[in-house]
Order: sequence, then structure tokens, then C-alpha cells
Amino acid sequence: MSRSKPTTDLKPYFQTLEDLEGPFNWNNFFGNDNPVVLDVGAGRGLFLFNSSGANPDKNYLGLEIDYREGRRAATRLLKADRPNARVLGGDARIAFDKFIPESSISEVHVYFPDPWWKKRHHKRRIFTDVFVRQVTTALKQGGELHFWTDVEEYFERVKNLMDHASQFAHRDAPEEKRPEHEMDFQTSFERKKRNEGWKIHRGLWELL
Ligand SMILES: C[S@@+](CC[C@H](N)C(=O)[O-])C[C@H]1O[C@@H](n2cnc3c(N)ncnc32)[C@H](O)[C@@H]1O
Repeated sequence: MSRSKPTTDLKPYFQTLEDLEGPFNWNNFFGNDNPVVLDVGAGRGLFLFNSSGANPDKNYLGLEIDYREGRRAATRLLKADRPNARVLGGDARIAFDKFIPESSISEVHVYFPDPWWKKRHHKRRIFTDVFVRQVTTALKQGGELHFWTDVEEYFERVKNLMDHASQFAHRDAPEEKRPEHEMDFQTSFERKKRNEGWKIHRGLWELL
């Protein structure tokens, strides 16, 4: 993982938690009051890129602990001139704790988080009971939590956590379609995993 300093020419598309002070004021951050969507572990930013283009009336913020990946995602957004999308370098768990105001987020998306296969490493997974509490605090009423993974055991664990989160209602995830174009997958990992033939488990919950 690369934690080297960001190149400043990517500002404001890429900034790090160290560069900023929390909690954010979204109007100052994005320059408008449009709904804010978070992508936790944004990777190379395909979701940010496609969704910010398709929904110019929403603001997108990717949280990415690997600065090199985050810069790559931000470069894509800079080249496409997407004023409604940004990447924040740093640990999403710290971002939720210190930077994201309560009841201010419309959607949280978690796509293919690192599975940390070994049981003794499961505590390093991003999606834990603490994370559910952080997302509950961050989301507005009616806000959505999207979670996709190819790891069945991780999905079952998340379903179990969400079954116990009484503030959330389970909703049907959108129907799975195979995009015609390789750039139209939801994320780079979706493209990779589906091309390898893996089944994708998809969950959607709404904050009541
Ligand atoms: C397997 S990749 C998936 C990337 C992307 N969501 C996709 O579907 O293509 C998981 C990503 O989560 C990032 N990540 C892991 N832990 C994180 C954390 N605590 N905060 C922010 N990003 C994290 C990793 O650096 C990596 O880019």
C-alpha cells in the first residue's frame, strides 16, 4: 500500500485526511447542497467515475486508504472534469469518526472490501458492528447502504450484522445485468470477478 504524499496538482480531486479538518461542511466541500454519496474503499474509482457522470445532481466522495489507488481514481475524475466527485486518501473508519457529519449522507456504497481471508484477520475487515454504527450515524433517514462481495461467507456475516441492526430495512438489490461495455461494470472488482466467473452477492438496506 502506498502512503506517499499526494501530488498537489490533483487538488481538489484528491486530498488526504491529514490535509483537512473535520467535521466537513458539505456545502463548502462541494460548493452546493446536493445529496452526498460515499464509496468506501473506492479503489481505481470506476463507480465514482460512472456514477458522477450519470448523476450530476449528486456529490460523490471516495474514501481510499491506498493513496496510489486514490490518486489514480482522482486523475480519472480530473481528466473528465467532474466537479461533483472527489477522493479522500485515508482510513474510512477515521473519516466516519471525525469528518462526516451526522445524518448528512444519502448513500454509502461498499464494493468488494478486502476479505482478510484468515479467521484471525477477520477483525481487520471494514464491515464490522462498529462500521454499522458509523454508517447508521452518517446516513440520513431513508439513506441507503449498498454492499457487494464475491465472498459468500463475508456476505452472510454482513447479512447477519444487518439483521440485528433494527434501524435498517432490507431492500431488494437492483437486478443483475451484464454491461455491454467493459467500462460499464459497477466497479473494477465487479468486472474482474464476473469475468473470472464468480457469483456476486449484493445487499441493499435502507435506514428507517
Ligand atoms: C478489493 S479493493 C475494491 C476496490 C473497489 N471498491 C472495487 O470494487 O473495484 C478494496 C479497496 O478498499 C481499500 N481499503 C481497505 N481498507 C480501507 C479503509 N479502512 N479505508 C479506506 N479504504 C480501504 C483498499 O485499499 C482497496 O482499494
